[in-house]
Amino acid sequence: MGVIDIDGVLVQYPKVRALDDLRVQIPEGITGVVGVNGAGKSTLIKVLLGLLPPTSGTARVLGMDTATEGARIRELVGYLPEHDCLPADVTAADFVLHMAMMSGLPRAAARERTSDSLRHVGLDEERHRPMGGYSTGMRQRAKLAQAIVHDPRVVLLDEPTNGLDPRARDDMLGLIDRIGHDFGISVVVTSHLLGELERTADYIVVIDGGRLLRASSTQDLTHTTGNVLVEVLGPPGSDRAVGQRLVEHGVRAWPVGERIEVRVEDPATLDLIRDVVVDLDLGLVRIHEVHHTLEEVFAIEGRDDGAASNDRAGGLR
Ligand SMILES: Nc1ncnc2c1ncn2[C@@H]1O[C@H](COP(=O)(O)OP(=O)(O)OP(=O)(O)O)[C@@H](O)[C@H]1O
Repeated sequence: MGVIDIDGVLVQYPKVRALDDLRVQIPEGITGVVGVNGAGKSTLIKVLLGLLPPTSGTARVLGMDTATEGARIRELVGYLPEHDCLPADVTAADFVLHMAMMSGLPRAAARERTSDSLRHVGLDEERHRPMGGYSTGMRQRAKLAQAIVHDPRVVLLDEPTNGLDPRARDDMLGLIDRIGHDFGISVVVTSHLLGELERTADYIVVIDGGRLLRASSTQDLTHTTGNVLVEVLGPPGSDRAVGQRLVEHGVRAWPVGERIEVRVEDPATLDLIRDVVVDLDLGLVRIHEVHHTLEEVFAIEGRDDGAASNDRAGGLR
C-alpha cells in the first residue's frame, strides 16, 4: 500500500471530466505530479484533502478514504494552495500561529511550532512584517510554513514554484528536498514543468487530460545515458588534460563546463579514468552517472511511438 492510493478516480465537473479513471499509488518520499495546466493536478489535490468527493472511484490517504474521513486526513496532511490566499495585513508569525491553533495545537505548542516552521522556511527575520509587503518567494514560504506547522505526515504542495524567479524557485525546491528527505514527511508536489522536479522528486507521476500517462521512480524514468561526468581537482585545465588523455586511449570524452563527460562502453573505462587521473597527479573528486532529463525521455518516447505521446509531452516544457 502506498502513502496515497488512487483507485479509478473520476471527477466530472458539469462541462469537464477533470480526472478520468486515474489509478496510481504514491509511495513515501517526494513525488512530483506533473501535467500541463488543466491536466487535473489541483482537482486531484482537492480529492486527496477530502474536499471534493470523486464522482466514482476511491482515493485513500494514509489508508483513510478521502470521501468519508476527510477531517481526519486534514489533521495529518499539510496543504499549500496554488493561489494567493494570504491576508495582506497579517504578519506571517500571526498567520502561521493561527493555522497551528486551527489544527488543534494548544497555544504554547503552537507558538513553538510556529517559530520552528518559520525558521525552517527561512522567514525568521521578516516574520513580524505584514505579508502584503512580501515578495512572491516569501509568500510561498509563508504558505509552506503553515503547511508544515502541525507536523503533518504528508504535505500536498500545489505548484509551489509558480511565479518564482530562478533563485527563489531553487530555494523552494531545496526546502521541499529538506522536508521530504530530512524531516521524513512525504511530499506530493505538483508542477506544469516537466524538468523542474527531476532532481527533487523520488517518484514522478505524469497526468494528462485527467488520465495517468506515467508513474515511475525518477531514477527508472530518467535511466542512465551510459555516460559519466568526471570532476577532478588540480590546476586550471586539469579537466581538459584528463579528457585529452582519455581520447588518446580511444575513449570518447568531451568537456562539459569544468567537468569531462565520458562514454562508458565497458566497466574498464572507469578503471582507466581513475588511472589517468592518478598518472596526471590530480585528485578525483567524483564520477557520477549522467541520466537523461525528463524532457529527453519524453522527446525520445515521442519519436519511438509516434505523434500521440509527443503531442502530450510537447505541452510540458
Ligand atoms: N470547480 C470547477 N468547476 C468546473 N470545472 C473545473 C473546476 N475546477 C477545475 N475545473 C476544470 O477541470 C480541469 C482540470 O483543472 P485543474 O485545476 O484540476 O487542473 P490543473 O492541472 O491543476 O491546472 P492548473 O495548474 O491550471 O490549475 C480544467 O479543465 C479546469 O478548467
